[in-house]
Amino acid sequence: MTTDSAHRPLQAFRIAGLPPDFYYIPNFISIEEEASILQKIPTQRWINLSHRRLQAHPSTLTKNNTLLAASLPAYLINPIIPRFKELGIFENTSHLQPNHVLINEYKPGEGIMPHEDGKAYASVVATVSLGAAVCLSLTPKSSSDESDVEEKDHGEKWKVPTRILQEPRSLLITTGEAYESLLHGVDAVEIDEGLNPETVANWSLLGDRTPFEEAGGRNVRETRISLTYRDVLKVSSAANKVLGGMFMR
Ligand SMILES: O=C(O)CCC(=O)C(=O)O
Ligand SMILES: [Fe+2]
Repeated sequence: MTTDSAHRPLQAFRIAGLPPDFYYIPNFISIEEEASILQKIPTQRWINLSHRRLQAHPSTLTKNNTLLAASLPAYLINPIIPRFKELGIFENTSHLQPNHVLINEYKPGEGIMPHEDGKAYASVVATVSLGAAVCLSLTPKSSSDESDVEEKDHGEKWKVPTRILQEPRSLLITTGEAYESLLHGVDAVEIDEGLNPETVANWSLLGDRTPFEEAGGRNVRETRISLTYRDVLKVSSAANKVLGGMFMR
Protein backbone atom coordinates (compact mmCIF):
# COMPACT_ATOMS: atom_id res chain seq x y z
CA MET A 1 0.00 0.00 0.00
CA THR A 2 2.67 2.48 0.98
CA THR A 3 5.05 1.35 -1.76
CA ASP A 4 2.68 2.33 -4.54
CA SER A 5 1.68 5.64 -2.95
CA ALA A 6 4.52 7.42 -4.76
CA HIS A 7 2.98 6.33 -8.06
CA ARG A 8 -0.48 7.52 -7.25
CA PRO A 9 -1.56 10.32 -9.57
CA LEU A 10 -2.40 12.71 -6.75
CA GLN A 11 0.99 12.70 -5.03
CA ALA A 12 2.37 15.60 -7.09
CA PHE A 13 -0.55 17.76 -5.93
CA ARG A 14 -0.29 17.16 -2.19
CA ILE A 15 -0.14 20.35 -0.12
CA ALA A 16 2.93 20.02 2.09
CA GLY A 17 2.98 21.18 5.71
CA LEU A 18 -0.67 20.32 6.39
CA PRO A 19 -2.19 17.23 8.01
CA PRO A 20 -2.76 14.36 5.54
CA ASP A 21 -4.17 15.03 3.11
CA PHE A 22 -5.06 18.07 1.06
CA TYR A 23 -4.45 18.03 -2.70
CA TYR A 24 -4.68 21.10 -4.93
CA ILE A 25 -4.99 20.79 -8.71
CA PRO A 26 -5.02 24.06 -10.69
CA ASN A 27 -6.85 24.17 -14.03
CA PHE A 28 -8.81 21.01 -13.28
CA ILE A 29 -11.44 22.20 -15.76
CA SER A 30 -11.08 24.49 -18.80
CA ILE A 31 -12.46 28.01 -19.21
CA GLU A 32 -15.11 26.64 -21.60
CA GLU A 33 -16.15 23.92 -19.14
CA GLU A 34 -16.34 26.49 -16.34
CA ALA A 35 -18.57 28.78 -18.45
CA SER A 36 -20.80 25.88 -19.43
CA ILE A 37 -21.33 24.74 -15.80
CA LEU A 38 -21.97 28.31 -14.58
CA GLN A 39 -24.60 28.77 -17.24
CA LYS A 40 -26.41 25.54 -16.24
CA ILE A 41 -26.73 26.20 -12.51
CA PRO A 42 -30.49 26.70 -12.03
CA THR A 43 -31.39 30.21 -10.93
CA GLN A 44 -34.59 29.19 -9.10
CA ARG A 45 -32.99 26.72 -6.64
CA TRP A 46 -30.90 29.07 -4.52
CA ILE A 47 -31.49 29.10 -0.77
CA ASN A 48 -30.50 32.51 0.60
CA LEU A 49 -28.42 32.53 3.78
CA SER A 50 -27.12 35.61 5.55
CA HIS A 51 -23.58 35.52 4.09
CA ARG A 52 -23.88 33.32 1.02
CA ARG A 53 -26.45 31.36 -0.94
CA LEU A 54 -26.52 27.67 -1.67
CA GLN A 55 -28.29 24.80 -3.43
CA ALA A 56 -28.13 21.04 -2.86
CA HIS A 57 -28.21 18.38 -5.58
CA PRO A 58 -29.97 16.04 -6.03
CA SER A 59 -31.66 17.28 -2.82
CA THR A 60 -31.12 18.42 0.76
CA LEU A 61 -30.40 15.59 3.22
CA THR A 62 -33.22 14.49 5.53
CA LYS A 63 -33.14 15.31 9.25
CA ASN A 64 -31.22 12.13 9.99
CA ASN A 65 -28.65 12.87 7.29
CA THR A 66 -30.08 10.48 4.71
CA LEU A 67 -30.00 11.11 0.99
CA LEU A 68 -33.05 10.08 -1.01
CA ALA A 69 -31.48 8.20 -3.93
CA ALA A 70 -31.53 10.18 -7.17
CA SER A 71 -28.93 10.89 -9.80
CA LEU A 72 -27.01 14.14 -10.02
CA PRO A 73 -27.85 16.47 -12.91
CA ALA A 74 -25.76 15.79 -16.04
CA TYR A 75 -23.82 19.08 -15.89
CA LEU A 76 -22.49 18.10 -12.43
CA ILE A 77 -21.44 14.64 -13.68
CA ASN A 78 -19.59 15.39 -16.92
CA PRO A 79 -16.74 16.09 -17.28
CA ILE A 80 -15.98 16.19 -13.56
CA ILE A 81 -16.85 12.76 -12.11
CA PRO A 82 -14.94 10.73 -14.75
CA ARG A 83 -11.87 12.86 -13.90
CA PHE A 84 -12.37 12.06 -10.20
CA LYS A 85 -12.38 8.37 -11.17
CA GLU A 86 -9.08 8.70 -13.05
CA LEU A 87 -7.55 10.24 -9.94
CA GLY A 88 -9.10 7.61 -7.62
CA ILE A 89 -10.55 10.33 -5.36
CA PHE A 90 -13.58 8.37 -4.12
CA GLU A 91 -12.09 4.89 -4.55
CA ASN A 92 -12.35 4.13 -0.82
CA THR A 93 -15.77 5.61 -0.04
CA SER A 94 -18.97 3.54 0.40
CA HIS A 95 -20.47 4.27 -3.00
CA LEU A 96 -17.13 4.65 -4.84
CA GLN A 97 -18.29 7.97 -6.24
CA PRO A 98 -19.90 11.20 -5.05
CA ASN A 99 -23.69 11.18 -4.75
CA HIS A 100 -24.22 14.73 -3.49
CA VAL A 101 -23.12 18.24 -4.49
CA LEU A 102 -23.58 21.48 -2.55
CA ILE A 103 -23.25 24.61 -4.65
CA ASN A 104 -22.20 27.66 -2.63
CA GLU A 105 -22.05 31.21 -3.97
CA TYR A 106 -20.08 33.98 -2.24
CA LYS A 107 -20.23 37.61 -3.32
CA PRO A 108 -17.43 40.00 -2.21
CA GLY A 109 -17.65 40.40 1.56
CA GLU A 110 -19.43 37.04 2.03
CA GLY A 111 -18.12 33.83 3.59
CA ILE A 112 -18.78 30.79 5.74
CA MET A 113 -17.93 30.43 9.44
CA PRO A 114 -15.21 27.93 10.41
CA HIS A 115 -16.85 24.50 10.59
CA GLU A 116 -16.33 20.80 9.96
CA ASP A 117 -18.34 18.83 7.43
CA GLY A 118 -19.08 16.04 9.86
CA LYS A 119 -20.10 12.42 9.85
CA ALA A 120 -22.96 12.38 7.33
CA TYR A 121 -20.35 11.99 4.59
CA ALA A 122 -17.34 9.83 3.83
CA SER A 123 -14.26 11.80 4.88
CA VAL A 124 -13.47 13.08 1.38
CA VAL A 125 -14.63 16.36 -0.15
CA ALA A 126 -13.73 17.46 -3.66
CA THR A 127 -14.29 21.18 -4.29
CA VAL A 128 -14.32 22.72 -7.75
CA SER A 129 -14.05 26.52 -7.74
CA LEU A 130 -15.76 28.63 -10.39
CA GLY A 131 -15.75 32.30 -11.36
CA ALA A 132 -13.14 33.79 -9.04
CA ALA A 133 -10.49 33.04 -6.43
CA VAL A 134 -11.09 32.77 -2.70
CA CYS A 135 -9.05 31.80 0.34
CA LEU A 136 -10.13 28.90 2.50
CA SER A 137 -9.01 29.45 6.11
CA LEU A 138 -7.93 26.44 8.15
CA THR A 139 -7.88 26.31 11.93
CA PRO A 140 -7.39 23.46 14.40
CA LYS A 141 -10.66 21.94 15.61
CA SER A 142 -10.25 23.25 19.11
CA SER A 143 -7.64 25.84 20.04
CA SER A 144 -6.83 23.97 23.27
CA ASP A 145 -5.88 20.94 21.12
CA GLU A 146 -3.62 23.01 18.88
CA SER A 147 -0.45 21.21 19.96
CA ASP A 148 -2.04 17.83 19.06
CA VAL A 149 -2.74 19.00 15.55
CA GLU A 150 0.63 20.61 15.08
CA GLU A 151 2.74 17.71 16.22
CA LYS A 152 1.95 14.33 14.74
CA ASP A 153 3.86 11.70 12.80
CA HIS A 154 7.42 11.84 14.15
CA GLY A 155 7.06 15.36 15.47
CA GLU A 156 6.30 16.84 12.07
CA LYS A 157 4.90 20.37 12.54
CA TRP A 158 1.73 21.29 10.72
CA LYS A 159 1.47 24.91 9.74
CA VAL A 160 -2.03 25.69 11.00
CA PRO A 161 -3.75 28.13 11.12
CA THR A 162 -3.15 28.80 7.44
CA ARG A 163 -4.94 29.41 4.17
CA ILE A 164 -5.44 27.59 0.89
CA LEU A 165 -5.91 29.88 -2.11
CA GLN A 166 -8.46 28.37 -4.49
CA GLU A 167 -8.16 29.70 -8.04
CA PRO A 168 -11.10 29.53 -10.43
CA ARG A 169 -11.26 26.13 -12.22
CA SER A 170 -9.13 24.47 -9.52
CA LEU A 171 -9.89 21.32 -7.55
CA LEU A 172 -9.22 21.00 -3.83
CA ILE A 173 -9.45 17.57 -2.23
CA THR A 174 -9.71 17.26 1.55
CA THR A 175 -9.37 13.76 3.03
CA GLY A 176 -8.68 11.79 6.18
CA GLU A 177 -7.07 13.61 9.08
CA ALA A 178 -7.27 16.93 7.23
CA TYR A 179 -11.05 16.38 6.98
CA GLU A 180 -11.39 15.24 10.58
CA SER A 181 -8.98 17.41 12.57
CA LEU A 182 -9.35 20.87 11.04
CA LEU A 183 -12.07 23.48 10.70
CA HIS A 184 -12.42 25.29 7.39
CA GLY A 185 -14.15 28.54 6.51
CA VAL A 186 -14.15 31.49 4.14
CA ASP A 187 -13.57 34.91 5.76
CA ALA A 188 -16.34 37.39 4.98
CA VAL A 189 -14.00 39.99 3.45
CA GLU A 190 -13.85 42.02 0.22
CA ILE A 191 -10.10 41.39 -0.19
CA ASP A 192 -7.89 38.47 0.85
CA GLU A 193 -4.65 40.14 1.93
CA GLY A 194 -1.07 39.18 2.69
CA LEU A 195 -0.95 36.33 0.19
CA ASN A 196 2.59 34.97 -0.07
CA PRO A 197 4.52 31.68 0.24
CA GLU A 198 4.51 31.91 4.05
CA THR A 199 0.77 32.49 4.48
CA VAL A 200 -0.66 30.35 1.67
CA ALA A 201 -0.08 26.61 2.05
CA ASN A 202 -0.53 25.80 -1.66
CA TRP A 203 1.48 28.76 -3.02
CA SER A 204 3.90 26.54 -4.96
CA LEU A 205 1.00 24.60 -6.53
CA LEU A 206 -0.91 27.63 -7.85
CA GLY A 207 -1.58 27.70 -11.59
CA ASP A 208 -0.72 31.40 -11.88
CA ARG A 209 0.73 33.40 -9.00
CA THR A 210 1.26 36.59 -11.04
CA PRO A 211 -2.16 38.23 -10.47
CA PHE A 212 -1.68 37.97 -6.70
CA GLU A 213 1.98 39.04 -6.83
CA GLU A 214 1.19 42.01 -9.06
CA ALA A 215 -1.61 43.06 -6.70
CA GLY A 216 0.84 43.17 -3.76
CA GLY A 217 -0.37 39.91 -2.23
CA ARG A 218 -4.06 40.81 -2.56
CA ASN A 219 -7.02 38.96 -4.03
CA VAL A 220 -9.89 41.34 -4.65
CA ARG A 221 -12.97 39.14 -4.34
CA GLU A 222 -15.46 38.68 -7.13
CA THR A 223 -18.43 36.31 -7.16
CA ARG A 224 -17.11 32.81 -6.56
CA ILE A 225 -19.12 29.61 -6.79
CA SER A 226 -17.97 26.28 -5.38
CA LEU A 227 -19.18 22.78 -6.17
CA THR A 228 -18.51 20.50 -3.19
CA TYR A 229 -18.76 16.82 -4.13
CA ARG A 230 -19.35 14.29 -1.36
CA ASP A 231 -20.39 10.69 -0.74
CA VAL A 232 -23.36 10.69 1.67
CA LEU A 233 -23.13 7.49 3.73
CA LYS A 234 -26.85 6.83 4.29
CA VAL A 235 -28.90 6.53 1.13
CA SER A 236 -32.54 5.58 1.11
CA SER A 237 -33.98 4.29 -2.14
CA ALA A 238 -37.62 4.89 -3.04
CA ALA A 239 -38.11 1.09 -2.85
CA ASN A 240 -36.80 1.01 0.73
CA LYS A 241 -39.23 3.74 1.64
CA VAL A 242 -42.19 1.80 0.26
CA LEU A 243 -41.09 -1.39 2.04
CA GLY A 244 -40.48 0.51 5.28
CA GLY A 245 -43.96 1.96 5.00
CA MET A 246 -45.47 -1.54 4.47
CA PHE A 247 -43.79 -2.97 7.56
CA MET A 248 -45.04 -0.11 9.64
CA ARG A 249 -48.67 -0.91 8.95
O1 LIG B 1 -17.10 27.03 -0.69
C1 LIG B 1 -16.23 26.30 -0.21
O2 LIG B 1 -15.14 26.10 -0.77
C2 LIG B 1 -16.46 25.64 1.11
C3 LIG B 1 -17.87 25.23 1.30
C4 LIG B 1 -18.03 24.39 2.52
O3 LIG B 1 -17.20 24.35 3.36
C5 LIG B 1 -19.22 23.54 2.69
O4 LIG B 1 -20.15 23.63 1.86
O5 LIG B 1 -19.25 22.77 3.65
FE1 LIG C 1 -17.49 22.69 4.64
